[in-house]
Amino acid sequence: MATVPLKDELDIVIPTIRNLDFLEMWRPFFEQYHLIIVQDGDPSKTIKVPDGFDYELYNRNDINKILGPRASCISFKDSACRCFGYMVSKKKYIFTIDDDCFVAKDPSGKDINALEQHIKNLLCPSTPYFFNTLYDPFRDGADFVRGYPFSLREGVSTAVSHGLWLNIPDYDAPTQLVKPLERNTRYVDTVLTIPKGTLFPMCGMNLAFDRDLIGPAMYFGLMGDGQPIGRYDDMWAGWCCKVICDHLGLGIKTGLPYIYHSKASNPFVNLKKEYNGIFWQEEIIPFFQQMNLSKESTTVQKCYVEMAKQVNEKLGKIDPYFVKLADAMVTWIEAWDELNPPTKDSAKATNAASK
Ligand SMILES: O=c1ccn([C@@H]2O[C@H](COP(=O)(O)OP(=O)(O)O[C@H]3O[C@@H](CO)[C@H](O)[C@H]3O)[C@@H](O)[C@H]2O)c(=O)[nH]1
Ligand SMILES: [Mn+2]
Repeated sequence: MATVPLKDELDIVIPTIRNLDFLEMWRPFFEQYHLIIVQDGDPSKTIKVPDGFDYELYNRNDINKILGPRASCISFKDSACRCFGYMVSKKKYIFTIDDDCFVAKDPSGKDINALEQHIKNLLCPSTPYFFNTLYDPFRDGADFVRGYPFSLREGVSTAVSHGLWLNIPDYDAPTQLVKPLERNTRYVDTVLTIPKGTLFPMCGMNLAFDRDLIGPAMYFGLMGDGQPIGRYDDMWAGWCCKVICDHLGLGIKTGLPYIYHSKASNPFVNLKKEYNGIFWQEEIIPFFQQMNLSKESTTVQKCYVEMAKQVNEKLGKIDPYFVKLADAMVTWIEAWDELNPPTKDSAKATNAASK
């Protein structure tokens, strides 16, 4: 029986408003793993899950029941709701995928096991402090090149593995509008560590991470129903995570694996959701680029709460939305800690880190 990597240490989180027939194509790769399905929208709708999958499903009623008043921090009618799945999981690793993402083929025509590649990425160190020009030095057939400091070759733990997409690329609405027929057919065979001090636009449709290392920072914000912004859920989480990973000495990788993204959402609907984000991000990005976290912030939770305070103080001036978002970030941490009380080991690790 082939070993299934991290079978009992990884959950697959899927946000959905549709039936999950897409799982049929992923069955050979996903069937051995536990799924956490976060049903968005109308909780009275029944979501059909193909037979043979081991899953738990949460709709809005479940979220309200489990979190009580703190459910206000979980978005409604936006894929941001998926972060509830990260919070209720009890596993060390998470892989999250959209329900319009299918198995892609590599240039040789072989089906890509995206989950296996994410696991490889997460179990291999990252190299954020010095760029290796031959790309991923831990890859078979590659290594650190001449001039790469030996003191840096051990690398750091990898917290996030960010995969890419063939066919429909993750473009913003304006780009989608001017290039409606553009399809990504380019398969770039590499995995890169995103250098320390550099932000990136994290897309949530093909993403894996280590919950123990960065889980509490994977909050996808206040988006969708009742909010002035949408489709910036994954971006926000990615900016928060990258600043915290840089502060705590963790790595984030992007590149392989590819999935096949099949559905282009409506660019006009997307433009309405994204409008404020496109405008505000010109101030949000410098805010994250200039952010300093104190040395007392030795855990993700402490970093995140310190970050929320700065969001309130510095971004609150842009729009009252950021005051609400800062409060929701703290609520998220409170809910996370309530559902994930520190174990003896993690408490020991935190004490060691704070010395
Ligand atoms: O209100 C909603 C809408 C969608 N979902 C689920 O979320 C994912 C993504 O939905 P969709 O594929 O329609 O969205 P895209 O425009 O392709 O991608 C955006 O979603 C984020 C990436 O995940 C990011 O903001 C954009 O890339 C599907 O599983 C839907 O079922 C939802 O839960 N609620
Ligand atoms: Mn999609």
